[in-house]
Amino acid sequence: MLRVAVPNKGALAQPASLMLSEAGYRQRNEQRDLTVYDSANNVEFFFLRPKDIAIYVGSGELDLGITGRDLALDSGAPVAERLSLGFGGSTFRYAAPVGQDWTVADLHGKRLATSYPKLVRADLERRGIEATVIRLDGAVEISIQLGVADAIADVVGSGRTLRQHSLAAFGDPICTSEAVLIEQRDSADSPAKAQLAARLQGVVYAQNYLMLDYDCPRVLLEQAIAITPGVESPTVAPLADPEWVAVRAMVPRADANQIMDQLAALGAKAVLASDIRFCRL
Ligand SMILES: Nc1ncnc2c1ncn2[C@@H]1O[C@H](COP(=O)(O)OP(=O)(O)OP(=O)(O)O)[C@@H](O)[C@H]1O
Ligand SMILES: O=P(O)(O)OC[C@H]1O[C@H](OP(=O)(O)OP(=O)(O)O)[C@H](O)[C@@H]1O
Ligand SMILES: [Mg+2]
Repeated sequence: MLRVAVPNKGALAQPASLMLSEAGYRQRNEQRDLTVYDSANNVEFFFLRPKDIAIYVGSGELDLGITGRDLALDSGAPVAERLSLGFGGSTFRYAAPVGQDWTVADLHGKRLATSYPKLVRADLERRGIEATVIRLDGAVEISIQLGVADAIADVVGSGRTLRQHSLAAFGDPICTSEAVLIEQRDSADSPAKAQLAARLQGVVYAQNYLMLDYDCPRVLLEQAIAITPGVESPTVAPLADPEWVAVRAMVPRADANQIMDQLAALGAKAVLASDIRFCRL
């Protein structure tokens, strides 16, 4: 049986469960359930604090886990990323009160509050900066106002929390994070692990790609294929009119409108984009 850790609360919990449901796995009905056994797929899911997931996976007790890259790094646990999942995107940054215009070097000798002390200490060490790291559990943005720190290092999503507390980020991001599927570092692969990873990869592709269908004059086919090369190669099917063909290819969702403009300008007709629900590439 495969044992998989899923965040039980916070920013990653709902999208992680949704992605697993899309991939065909049973998820919990009750917020308070800590485990769910999916008998059809022989997988047991453990709903754990996002911060703890890398520790369970790193110890080898659980085979796979979904967590944030920043949390996995901060845990110091021996885990490796198997797959980027494309949600829960954030940066991890230093911040100080607006108007102080700090650089990272100014942190020397200062008090720095964070809930990610290992990640921060490693970054300071890399830069040769000595600062006092104060570990807080959350709501780190308030710590300067309350007098326990001079600056912070924290997760920035929309940036709203920093603005609300009159803080400004400075320096390059310490880490660019998103939700990732992790496994124990150097652990052996298994068909069960590979299958769950492949299913999640299918959902990620389905979210990142669209299916494009269009009619194209046969003489323009080569140019059209250059615009929509597809993943392997596009499907080209004959139409009743021998001068025309139908083309079908996957395109990155982010580029879809630009590609449709290019096809229309080339002379393609009836360019249709449709969502992909699941896929295996
Ligand atoms: N506002 C946000 N936008 C995007 N991702 C976020 C945001 N806040 C947190 N994350 C990501 O979610 C993960 C942390 O989850 P979260 O903060 O919800 O859990 P937690 O801090 O362990 O729980 P809690 O905050 O309740 O103590 C990190 O990987 C982080 O990058
Ligand atoms: O840039 P924003 O979109 O405003 O998001 C960033 C905030 O979200 C997280 O807090 P969370 O809700 O996890 O609370 P916490 O501080 O208690 O962990 C993070 O620690 C920031 O405080
Ligand atoms: Mg948090």
